[in-house]
Amino acid sequence: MIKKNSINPDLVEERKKCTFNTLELTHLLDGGAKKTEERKSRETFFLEDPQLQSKVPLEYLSHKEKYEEAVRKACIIFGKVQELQNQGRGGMDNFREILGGQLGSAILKDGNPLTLHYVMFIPTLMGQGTMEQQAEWIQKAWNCDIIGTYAQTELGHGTFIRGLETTATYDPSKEEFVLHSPTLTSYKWWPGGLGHSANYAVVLAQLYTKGKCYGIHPFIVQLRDEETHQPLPGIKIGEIGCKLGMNSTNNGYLGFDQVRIPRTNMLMKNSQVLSDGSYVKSPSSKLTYGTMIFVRVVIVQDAAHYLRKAVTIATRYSAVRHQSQIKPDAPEPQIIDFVTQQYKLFPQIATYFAFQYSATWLWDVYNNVTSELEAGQLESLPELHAVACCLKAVSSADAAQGVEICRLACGGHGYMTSSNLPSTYGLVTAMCTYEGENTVLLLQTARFLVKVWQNRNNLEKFTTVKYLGNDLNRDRPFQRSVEWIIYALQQTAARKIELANRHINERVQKGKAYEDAWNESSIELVAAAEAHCRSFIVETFYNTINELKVSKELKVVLVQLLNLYGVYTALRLTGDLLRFTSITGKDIETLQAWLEELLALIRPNAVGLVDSFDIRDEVLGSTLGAYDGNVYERLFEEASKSPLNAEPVNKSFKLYLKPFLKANL
Ligand SMILES: CCCCCCCCCCCCCCCCCCCCCC(=O)SCCNC(=O)CCNC(=O)[C@H](O)C(C)(C)COP(=O)(O)OP(=O)(O)OC[C@H]1O[C@@H](n2cnc3c(N)ncnc32)[C@H](O)[C@@H]1OP(=O)(O)O
Ligand SMILES: Cc1cc2nc3c(=O)[nH]c(=O)nc-3n(C[C@H](O)[C@H](O)[C@H](O)COP(=O)(O)OP(=O)(O)OC[C@H]3O[C@@H](n4cnc5c(N)ncnc54)[C@H](O)[C@@H]3O)c2cc1C
Repeated sequence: MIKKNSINPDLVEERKKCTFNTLELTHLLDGGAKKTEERKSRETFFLEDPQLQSKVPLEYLSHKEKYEEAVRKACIIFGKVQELQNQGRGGMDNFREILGGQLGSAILKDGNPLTLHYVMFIPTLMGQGTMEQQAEWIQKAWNCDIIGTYAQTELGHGTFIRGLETTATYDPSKEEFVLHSPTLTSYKWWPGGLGHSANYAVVLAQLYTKGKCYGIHPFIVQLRDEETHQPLPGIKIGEIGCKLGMNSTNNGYLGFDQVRIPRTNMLMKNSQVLSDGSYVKSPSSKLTYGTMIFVRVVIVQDAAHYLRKAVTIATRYSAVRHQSQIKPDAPEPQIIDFVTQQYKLFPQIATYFAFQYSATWLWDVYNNVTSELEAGQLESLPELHAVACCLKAVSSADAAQGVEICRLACGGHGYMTSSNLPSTYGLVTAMCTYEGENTVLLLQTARFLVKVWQNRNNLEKFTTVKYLGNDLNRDRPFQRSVEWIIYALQQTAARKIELANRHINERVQKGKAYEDAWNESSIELVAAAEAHCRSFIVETFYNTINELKVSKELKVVLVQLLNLYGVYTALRLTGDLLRFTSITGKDIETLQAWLEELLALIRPNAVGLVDSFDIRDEVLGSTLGAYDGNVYERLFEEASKSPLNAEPVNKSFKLYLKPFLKANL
């Protein structure tokens, strides 16, 4: 039914309007023409493999069938990743794409049961294992002789990991640890792939040796027989059931009944238990939390990718869809011509760029700090932790909100699963909770900020908080510029940190314990961390654009996006700006007018911008967002796949409707 090679005429016109070379932007975002070529060849390699096609849309499968189909595909894709490695076409990009919101979410629309093996199990072996342990386990894991997961969260505790209840008690007579789940709430609950996919796990448990508890430590535990996959004795394991989204990820539960593992299965790079049971302390107890930092770092990139997918769908759809009238008797406009629609879409495009640049910055810093940690230098860890926490929180929250805005921007059709916006939302909103619930993470950033604030004469060693050394009373008169917005956001963040700190101190002076004073001030603390993060994101966007060497035409558009992101952020914080800077109501009108000008400037390039993301139709997986814009044909074609349409009369008519109709006669 879909007219092959016919492009919707509105999209043809939109593409003619574009003022810059979309290919130049594609290359820039991929990291160069060669990287674009590699990506495209990777996409062809995976997406054109007939084994990876699904006969029936995922939504029509049962829970069990969804899982089975996901395992089938996961095995094929990781087999193909290994093939790429063997051909010398390996590397991080393969994993990024296949596990994240691009290629991966095209093949496995509702999550991958083997993700945790790559994203947390192997990284934990690498980050927490000794050289000998790495030699023993990594190859096995890498070759998929074993499949692992990361089992930390329990029924009773996810956030407060010091409160985990699973115990690992050392028995020197046998040189073994005994793993045990003493309560119902100590059952592991949530780990991806744990239900029926993994046969091993890194288990986080309270370490007891010589009668003393030393806090949580990581242990490699075999869960299932390597041959039969039957759960091993003492292992109680299963899947936790249906969720808002991610229904193919096989999240599981796990309980231990006095399960024994060798002493050498404790990951001992940082702390150790010697054979006689003596405990050797880690240089920092927080090194056990290293894998979580890694995942928070990669989530920022992933949030950006999901957002750009959603905004590609909504922008193309908005160019194709006609509705209502702006002037009487005029033809129905493309809905993208409604300024309120532009206000929904274009800030999301700009937000994608903002997150992309922060994600790149964070990834580089993460790698540098990891090398320093390897060399025993721990100095930069607190700042990395603080910035990773707030970027993970803000990017996931804004991406989830942005995807929902895109869904609403598509009206009724956005509510169809075939738009792919509902399931994209399901995947992104999960990010707000996993790997550290967002409020909790913002409070971690706030903890760092308050400490820095209290010692702000000593800021040389930091990168992200230098602005806290500025005079709080400095005033920079309003200007319509991103430089002013950065100043205003930093001023806001600094004043919020100062206020939260002051209110904690006042509460302490009134006799409260510091921790209670902290809790009572925590609304302000979260707001301070968020403001700090937003100023960082705008500044990083600004610094990146200033350094880019691109054509004049492209630069103009990127600067418009930077300005839009800046002014959009500022206007969302109008109350704060009025409170903490000398901005006036008149200046806010100026910002509002600037926002509206920017929307108009970006309008002709909107479709060109999302085209530059160069997301294949299979990756968008959407009736509304395909390159050719044949929206209505696709909606019909997808409706025809509903199993209910396979027969003209459903049996429920005879069974229920007919007797019911008769009964009502
Ligand atoms: C193979 C090749 C590679 C391939 C790679 C491919 C990559 C490409 C992939 C691309 C696609 C991506 C796909 C993603 C899919 C992901 C699916 C993921 C599924 C989700 C998994 C999960 O969901 S898994 C569970 C996560 N579960 C949490 O996330 C718990 C949060 N809860 C806490 O994290 C702690 O509970 C909490 C609150 C800090 C308090 O911890 P606590 O009570 O011990 O600490 P306190 O608050 O007392 O703080 C005491 C002091 O520790 C400091 N500190 C705290 N943490 C620190 C830290 N991490 N590092 C340093 N320092 C730290 C703090 O700043 C204080 O410092 P100070 O004293 O100096 O102020
Ligand atoms: C899709 C998904 C996949 C997951 N995968 C894994 C996995 O593979 N492995 C794994 O180990 N775990 C996994 N998890 C678990 C996840 O890491 C936890 O759910 C998460 O860390 C939040 O913990 P919680 O559920 O205990 O929430 P809670 O901490 O109970 O949060 C509930 C509320 O309490 C608030 N709260 C809690 N503590 C504080 C505090 N100190 N200050 C202020 N407010 C607070 C929170 O802000 C939140 O509003 C997964 C979760 C999901 C949703």
